[in-house]
Amino acid sequence: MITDTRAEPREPVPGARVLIVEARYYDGIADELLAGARAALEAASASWDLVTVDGALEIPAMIAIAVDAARSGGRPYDAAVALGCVIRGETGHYDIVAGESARALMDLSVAERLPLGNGILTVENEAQAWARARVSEMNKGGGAAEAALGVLRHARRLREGTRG
Ligand SMILES: Nc1c(NC[C@H](O)[C@H](O)[C@H](O)CO)[nH]c(=O)[nH]c1=O
Ligand SMILES: CC(=O)[C@@H](O)COP(=O)(O)O
Repeated sequence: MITDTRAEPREPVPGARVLIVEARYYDGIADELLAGARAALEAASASWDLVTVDGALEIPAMIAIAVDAARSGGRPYDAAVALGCVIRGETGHYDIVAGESARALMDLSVAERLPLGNGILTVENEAQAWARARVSEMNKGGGAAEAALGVLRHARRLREGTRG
């Protein structure tokens, strides 16, 4: 059996509740990433909540805390999207921020069985960031949202015991 979640039609994901956690370290980049993610989620009829944190390193814990609180409150999130931008500076801090945020998101997604799109840019300079953030160009924000929705669509089918 072969399933490609990308190949599934971009059908709506009715009733999906998605958590967006963004790091506004670079405001302009964050605006573009968020615009892309919102457009993708709204095109799929998914509702979303937004939490803003200082930097990429805060995103994984914020997702974990918010997902747990929503589950305890009886309104669980179906998926999450992480948005941010990490630009290399003069020191090795880039490797920590980029690597640790990515690793924590991967661990969280697997441990929680949570469809999670990673839209944290890790780039060498602002020009690379803008090229990847702009909705009109690579639109990594929208891509991260669509990746999470693709996994969610398939997860729903598996849970419902049906193969789409
Ligand atoms: N340099 C960047 C950071 N650094 C801040 C960290 O993410 C974190 O907020 C701080 O270490 C306090 O825990 N964050 C980014 O998102 N992007 C960067 O380029
Ligand atoms: C990714 C970072 O932490 C980086 O922007 C910090 O810059 P620097 O390495 O020059 O302190």
